[in-house]
Amino acid sequence: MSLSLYECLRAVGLQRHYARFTSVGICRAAHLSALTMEDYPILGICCMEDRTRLFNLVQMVKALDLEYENSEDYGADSGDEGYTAADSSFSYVGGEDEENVYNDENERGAAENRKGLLRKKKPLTEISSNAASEHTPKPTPVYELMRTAGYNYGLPLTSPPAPNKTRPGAQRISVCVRKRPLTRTECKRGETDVLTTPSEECVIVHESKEAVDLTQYILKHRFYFDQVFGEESSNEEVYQRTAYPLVQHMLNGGKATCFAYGQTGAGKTHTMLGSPVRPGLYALAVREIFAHLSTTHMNSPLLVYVSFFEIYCGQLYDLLDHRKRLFAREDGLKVVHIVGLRDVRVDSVSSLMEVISQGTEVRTQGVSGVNPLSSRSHALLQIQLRDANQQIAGRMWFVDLAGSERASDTKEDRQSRMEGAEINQSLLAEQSHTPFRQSKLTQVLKDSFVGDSMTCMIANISPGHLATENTLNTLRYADRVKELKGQGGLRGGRREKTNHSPKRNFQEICLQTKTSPSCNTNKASPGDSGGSGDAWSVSRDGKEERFGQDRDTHEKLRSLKPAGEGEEGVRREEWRPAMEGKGVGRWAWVASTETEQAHRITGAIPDEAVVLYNRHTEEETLTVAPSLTVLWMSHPVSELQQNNLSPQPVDNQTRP
Ligand SMILES: Nc1ncnc2c1ncn2[C@@H]1O[C@H](COP(=O)(O)OP(=O)(O)OP(=O)(O)O)[C@@H](O)[C@H]1O
Repeated sequence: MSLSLYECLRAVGLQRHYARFTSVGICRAAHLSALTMEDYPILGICCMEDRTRLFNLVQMVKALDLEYENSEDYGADSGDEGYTAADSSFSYVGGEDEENVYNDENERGAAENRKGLLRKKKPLTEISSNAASEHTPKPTPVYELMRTAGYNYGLPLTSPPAPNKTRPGAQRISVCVRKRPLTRTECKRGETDVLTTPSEECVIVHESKEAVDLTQYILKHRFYFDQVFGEESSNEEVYQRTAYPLVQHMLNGGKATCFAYGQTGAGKTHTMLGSPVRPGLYALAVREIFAHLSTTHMNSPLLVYVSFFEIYCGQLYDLLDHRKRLFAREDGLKVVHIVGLRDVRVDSVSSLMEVISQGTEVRTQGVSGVNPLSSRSHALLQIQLRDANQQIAGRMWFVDLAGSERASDTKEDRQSRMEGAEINQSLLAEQSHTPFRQSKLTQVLKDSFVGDSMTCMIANISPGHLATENTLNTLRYADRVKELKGQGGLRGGRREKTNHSPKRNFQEICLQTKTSPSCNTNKASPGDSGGSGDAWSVSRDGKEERFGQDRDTHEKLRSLKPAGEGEEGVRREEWRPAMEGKGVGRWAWVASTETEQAHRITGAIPDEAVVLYNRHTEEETLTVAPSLTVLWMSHPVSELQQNNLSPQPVDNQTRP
C-alpha cells in the first residue's frame, strides 16, 4: 500500500484533520513540505502535541524530497518503475483500506508517483512511534528570567524596591503600571490573561514561548515598579497613588507632569479622561484643586486655567481653538512658550470636563490594529493656577500619549507609519538618559523636567496574550524611565555630579572592585589573577573564584579608555572589535563603581553581554540577556546562587 496524505496524517495521528488539509488545497503528501508553522493554525493544528506531530511529519517529507533531488544526479529520474508502491520501506502497515481514503483516483496516482515519497528510507511507522511517545501530556515548563538591579540596558529589574522606599507619590519621579481587565471582545476571542500582579509593586508577564524543538514553555518576566495597579483598581485609587501627590505639589506652587503611556487600547484614555461614571485623573485632579481652593483663604484667590492641545506628527494643534496650528518657541532664557495657545478659565469640575470633552472631540483619532477609536496623537492638558496678576502659582500637565504599539500593528498607510515614527521618536529619544530630547514633546515639556518638578508615569498594559510583546515593550520602557530616577534623569537631561573624574581610567572604573567591610576583593584584574594564564580569578573573603577565560581579549578590553568629559563612556563600537571572534554574546563584565560610572560602562556594553557589577555589597547586580554566560564575576558563585543570581541558570531559562 503506497503513501498518501491521509496515510501520512494518520501515521502521526492527525487524520482527523484530513478534510481541513484538503479544503485548503493540500491534497498530497508532498504538499506538506511547503508548510510552515504559521500555517498550522489554518489547518486546525493548534495544540502543542499536534503541532509537534505535524512538524515531525513535515520534516520527514522534506527530507524525502531532498533525497529525491540528490538521487537525480545518479540518473534516478528515469521514471517511476524503480519506485513501486510495493517498496516495503514505504508501506504503512495496518492502514485503512485505501479505497476508503481516496475518492480521487488521480490524487492517489499523483501521490503514488511522487518520487520523493516513494524513495523514502524510513518507514512512516517510525513517525508513528515517535508520535506515540508524545502521548503523555507533559506540564508546560515555566522559567523565570533573571533580572538585575541598577541600570540594566532595558531589561527589567528583579530586585524588589528597597523596603524603606518612600511612597510613590512622594518621589520626584514615580513609575507606576496599570493593568486593565480583558475586554469583552478579547474574552470572546478566547484571549488569555498573561499578567499577574502578586503585590502592589510587582507585575509578572507570563510569556508563552516555543523552543526550537517545538516544546512550549512559559517565560516569566517579573517587573517591579513604584506601584502596580491590578485590573480591579479604580480610577480613584490610581489617582490617589499617582496624581494626588502631584496635585498637592502643584497647589504648593510647584510643577508636575503625569503621563499615561502604553499600547493602543491599554487604557490610557480610560485612566486620564475616564467616563462620567468613572471620572479619570483630569476630573479627579480638578475636583481636588477646587476643593482645596474653596477651603483655603487667601488674600488673592487663585484662578484655574486650562489649555488643551495635541502633538500630531510633530505639529501642535489647539484642541480648544478649532485645531489652530500652534508653535513652540524658546525665549532668550530658553523657556518654551506655545505661541497662540488658548487657555480657558474654569470654575468647576463640570466646566473643566465640558472643555475637555470639546477638545477630545477634535483630537486626532484613527483605527489602530487594536483599538477602533485609537488616539493617534499626544494630548496635553495643562492646568495652571494663577493669581490675580496672572502670575503662575502652580502648573500641572496631564499627557495622554499616543499608542506605543509596534509599527507592525499600525495600519499600513503612510500616515499611520509617520505617526508611529513620531511617537517612537518622542518616547524613545532618550539616548544618554535625556528623555524626549529631540521631540516636540520634549521641547514642550522641557520646563516640567527641570527644577523641583514632579513626574509620574503610568504605564498602561493590556492583559491579553496577543499583546504580550507590546506589554513587555511598555514595561521595559517604563523600567528604563525608572532607572532615570537614580541618575538625575528627567531633569533637563543633566546628570548629577559625582566626585569621580570623568577622565578616570577605564581600567580603574572597570577593574577595581570596590571593597567594603564585608567585601574584600583583592584581585579584580585578570593580569593579577595569579592563576594560570587563561584564568581570571577574584578572591573575596578568602575564597577565590577562577574563570577560564581569555586573557587576550580581556587585555584588549582593559586597553579601552573611557570617553572624555561629556561623552557617554566607552562606545559600543569599541567593544565589538574587542570581542570579535571571542564568542560575542557570551560575555560578562565586572564593574565596581559608583552608579554613574556603572551606567557609563553598562551603557557601552552590547545588549547581549552579561554584566555584573557591585556598587555596594547589597546591590550586587547581574544583568542578563538571552543566551549568555557570565565571563567574570567578583563574588563566589555559591553566593550568587544563594541570591538567585547564579549565571548558571541563564541558559536554562532562555533556552530550555
Ligand atoms: N481599567 C479599566 N477598566 C475597565 N475598562 C478599561 C480599563 N482600561 C481600559 N478599559 C477599556 O479598554 C478600552 C480601551 O481603552 P482606552 O481607549 O483607554 O485605550 P487607550 O490606551 O487610550 O487607546 P489609544 O491609545 O488607542 O487611544 C476602552 O473600552 C476602555 O473603556
